[in-house]
Amino acid sequence: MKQLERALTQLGISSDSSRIEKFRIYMEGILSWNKMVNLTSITDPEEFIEKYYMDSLLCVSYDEFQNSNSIIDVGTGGGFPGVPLAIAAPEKEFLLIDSLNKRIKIINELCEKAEIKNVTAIHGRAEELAKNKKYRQKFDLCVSRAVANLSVLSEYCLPFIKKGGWFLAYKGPDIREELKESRKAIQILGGEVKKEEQPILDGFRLDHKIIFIKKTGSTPSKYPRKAGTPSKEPLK
Ligand SMILES: C[S@@+](CC[C@H](N)C(=O)[O-])C[C@H]1O[C@@H](n2cnc3c(N)ncnc32)[C@H](O)[C@@H]1O
Repeated sequence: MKQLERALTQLGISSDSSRIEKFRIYMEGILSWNKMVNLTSITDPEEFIEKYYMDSLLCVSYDEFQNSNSIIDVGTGGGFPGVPLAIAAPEKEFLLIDSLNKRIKIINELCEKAEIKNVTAIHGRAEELAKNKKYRQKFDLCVSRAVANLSVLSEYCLPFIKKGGWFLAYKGPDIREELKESRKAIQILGGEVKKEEQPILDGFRLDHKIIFIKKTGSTPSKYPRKAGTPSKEPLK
């Protein structure tokens, strides 16, 4: 956990013992569940901290994150990037969604065990939850990592975000082609790509870029299309 403490310091997050304990309990829980349910191919704690915790935390020092109170993580899997972000920012509220209920149950169980009180995890497909008034255009910020290509992902994520809010997409290092192919979709859905950042943390090999997309307009009510359609027929 020393490695985690050093990285938190670099990110300007205090590494008090109760915060470190939450990170530890959650990681041990995921690694233990992983023996029964496939959540990650990583079994080494050091590698886990780098690939799951540090990578998830890459956006914490940006104003777009700092200035947001309500945050949704779409396709959270085992809780990434949502859970590490929630441990880092206990004053913000996080909703984590995933289409696999087993993963949601594990997140809720582990958040209770680690006393992570600002996370609610719910089961559902983004295409369906984004039609629900309770969630549609209600969030200051949406984050998503390793879920779909940017065009499909924008249809999943942009409908959840309030006008003036942000979508931070965690993407691999070479995003040029994907960005080009998704420009039209992002525009149709009420978004605008503002910048790409590749945050660096000393001592870690992190290769994710973050694409910052601002929600500048409203998402037309016909989006997202019905479950399965965005991935079968991505907007072009
Ligand atoms: C490769 S995993 C990535 C999980 C996590 N974000 C991470 O970075 O470790 C993709 C996750 O997205 C979820 N997912 C895929 N399509 C979805 C959809 N339309 N709505 C909600 N969740 C979805 C899957 O169930 C899976 O858990």
